[in-house]
Amino acid sequence: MTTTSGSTTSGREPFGARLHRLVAARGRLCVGIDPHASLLQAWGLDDDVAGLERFAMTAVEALAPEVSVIKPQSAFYERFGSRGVAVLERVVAHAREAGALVCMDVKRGDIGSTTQAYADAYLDPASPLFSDSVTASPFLGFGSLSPMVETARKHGSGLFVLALTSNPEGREVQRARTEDGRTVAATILDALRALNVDTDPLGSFGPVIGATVGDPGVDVDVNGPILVPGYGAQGGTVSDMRRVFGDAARALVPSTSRGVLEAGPAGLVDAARRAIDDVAALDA
Ligand SMILES: O=C(O)c1cc(=O)[nH]c(=O)n1[C@@H]1O[C@H](COP(=O)(O)O)[C@@H](O)[C@H]1O
Repeated sequence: MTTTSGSTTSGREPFGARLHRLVAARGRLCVGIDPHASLLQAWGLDDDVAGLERFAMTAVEALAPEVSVIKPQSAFYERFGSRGVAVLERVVAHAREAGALVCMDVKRGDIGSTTQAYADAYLDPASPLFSDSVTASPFLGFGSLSPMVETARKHGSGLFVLALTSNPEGREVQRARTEDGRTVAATILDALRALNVDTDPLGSFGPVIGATVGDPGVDVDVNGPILVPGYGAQGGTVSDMRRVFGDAARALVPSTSRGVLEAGPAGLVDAARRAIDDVAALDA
């Protein structure tokens, strides 16, 4: 159990508390390490495992000492099979050694018994892919994520649950009304708020809400961190985030992948520092 005093059954400090402290020291930026084939090409690398490894390790070595959260998107590694996943393991380990928190972007969710296996894969310290947090999909029902919630509570990890995603196609599902009249997104936010109740300074269970979603139409403050993709390459700006999130801006973790990676290997650190300064305006 996570308690207000900040302990978990494993003794590890809860994710929300660790994130809160790191954001105070490093700023609130998350950078995604997403080795797109087009980026490998732009960096002068081959679209093979050697290129992937060079790209991912260069990025994590440059960025993990700078930013609060590193978010590798698993699919870009999985497309190279087991050797790609081995690179992902090294990215995760290196990022954590350099003091960043890792959000493994896998958007997983399944029936409860399988969700437990996903929790074991990403949220249990015994796993080679152990990450500080993971992205989860609640569209098999929020309750189907319970094994992830319980495993995260046990090991001091966090969850970012899809609520209002940055892609336009998300609306048809996420803004649909449930039987009790709430939108699907509102039910997800309410469930997250309940998980973070009485947690101080910040809970470990947060939504994913894109910078590009416009008026969210619901209270987005769940007393937990809000992962905000869509900043940067998808067009989302700090002004958009102010409009979408209002007073909840203090909880944001804006995330960009291509917006930093497109700077190329020599420009990564400067690009990340510019983005850190840019999103610091959310605290003003
Ligand atoms: O969960 C995510 O990270 C995510 C949710 C969402 O709503 N939209 C979204 O773009 N993402 C991820 O965030 C990253 C965005 O990358 P860029 O558009 O290059 O900044 C990708 O890894 C996406 O898979």
